Amino acid sequence: NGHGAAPTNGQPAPAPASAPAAVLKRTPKDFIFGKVIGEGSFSVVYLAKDIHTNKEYAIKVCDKRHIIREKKTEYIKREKEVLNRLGANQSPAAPFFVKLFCTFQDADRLYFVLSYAKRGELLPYINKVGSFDIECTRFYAAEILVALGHVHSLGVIHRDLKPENILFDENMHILITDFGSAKMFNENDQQSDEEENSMRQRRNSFVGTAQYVSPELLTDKSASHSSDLWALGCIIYQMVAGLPPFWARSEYQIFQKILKLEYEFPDGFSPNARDLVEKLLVLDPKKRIGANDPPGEGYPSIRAHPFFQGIDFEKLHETTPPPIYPYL
Ligand SMILES: C[C@@H](Nc1nc2c(c3cc(-c4cn[nH]c4)ccc13)C(=O)N=C/C2=C\CC1CC1)C(C)(C)C
Repeated sequence: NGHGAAPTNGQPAPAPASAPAAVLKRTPKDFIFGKVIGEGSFSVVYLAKDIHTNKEYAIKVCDKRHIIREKKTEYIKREKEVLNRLGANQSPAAPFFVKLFCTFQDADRLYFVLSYAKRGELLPYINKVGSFDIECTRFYAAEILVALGHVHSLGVIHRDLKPENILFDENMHILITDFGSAKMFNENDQQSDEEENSMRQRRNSFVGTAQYVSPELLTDKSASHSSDLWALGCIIYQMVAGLPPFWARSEYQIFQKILKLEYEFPDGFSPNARDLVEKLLVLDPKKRIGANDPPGEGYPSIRAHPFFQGIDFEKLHETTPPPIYPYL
């Protein structure tokens, strides 16, 4: 009736045509939950299907009591804030991240509805083919570099980049994920001390794989964007050689090798790739290639390296990725 008078049938008045359709908060009942696709430190990530659209999503489910008991509320809020920042502006790098579509909760749990990386992790592809040819290595190193440039321009460091959290979408473009260990700069709210300490303990008793951790993170100096450049160096090495540069039977021995920069290149390692890896795997974070590039420009000095000759960094997402040899 448009004049605000309450309609007689007790139903709420229909919104006037001009009002945007109200976005209804979802509930778990809107999804069919499938297999577990991953376990974070305080969460389980499920494959799920939206019953209205039949679209597949990854849904990260966190138990509220567990988070509160472990004093991880700030940690969960930070990851959500990072995911929101990444999904916000439509920069050419924005597609290279898992998107956060919506969140909702019920009495016991928090739910994060995220992109589903249909083709899974980078790691199994490297293991299956043994090592990538130089064209594949160049293409995926370039996508990771563009993604890192975007993350760092938002004042965020990933801090735990590794082939397990570099995923592929259905077109084999990368989707970087797991910003649980990320650090945000211009964080005005200082997280509580026990929170910071528990993060520090967690970080120090490094969980997960140690192979990609930067030397400065081990000597517990403050990590910087350059720590992600160190991880990029390790990942490029691994795509070419098939194994990470620093490997030993125990985490402690891996840490020792990292701190002594004890690694070598197998025969046949492409010279251009070797030169770039040597310029990234530098103990002093300030001396790594790209470390002093002005923020927000996507690391021009790394883009200019001969290894990336022929790559058009602005068009990567429109480019068809080179085939990774099918699993024979
Ligand atoms: C590293 C991460 N692993 C994963 N996180 C996500 C996946 C994902 C998918 C596969 C996969 C797909 N097909 N086959 C395997 C394997 C691992 C995945 C996904 O599709 N969408 C969002 C994700 C994460 C969202 C982010 C807020 C946590 C951990 C272990 C932390 C869950």
